[in-house]
Amino acid sequence: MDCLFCKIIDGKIPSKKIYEDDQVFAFHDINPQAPVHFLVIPKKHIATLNDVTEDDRAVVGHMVYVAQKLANELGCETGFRTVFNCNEMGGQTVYHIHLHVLGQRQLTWPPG
Ligand SMILES: CCNS(=O)(=O)OC[C@H]1O[C@@H](n2cnc3c(N)ncnc32)[C@H](O)[C@@H]1O
Repeated sequence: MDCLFCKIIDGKIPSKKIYEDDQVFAFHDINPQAPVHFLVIPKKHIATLNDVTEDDRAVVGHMVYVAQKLANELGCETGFRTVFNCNEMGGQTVYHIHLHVLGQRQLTWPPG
């Protein structure tokens, strides 16, 4: 599979891993947009949020749960943002779904 994030999961490309279990993998973003900025990805290759099926509901829920746990462990107890970007207009550039978690700076609304 010629997927950057699948290669990260397989260790073919290095990453700053934060957490891994049988379903998900979490690592620091290479271009952080906040003092804390990491990604939670499923081990299953799912290209975009539009490709999530009924069968994927549990792993997507697990991604959100793990994101929350890690955000609080990494010092974002006062608040953090979670973002899925979907497709071109959503700003997605890596086509393996991932939940962004950003924290430790005051985030504003609306996002850009
Ligand atoms: C523009 C948002 N596009 S995105 O929503 O698709 O997010 C992709 C994210 O992956 C990150 N990224 C790309 N390559 C790596 C890598 N090798 N290790 C860690 N993070 C990476 C980018 O910095 C970006 O925040």
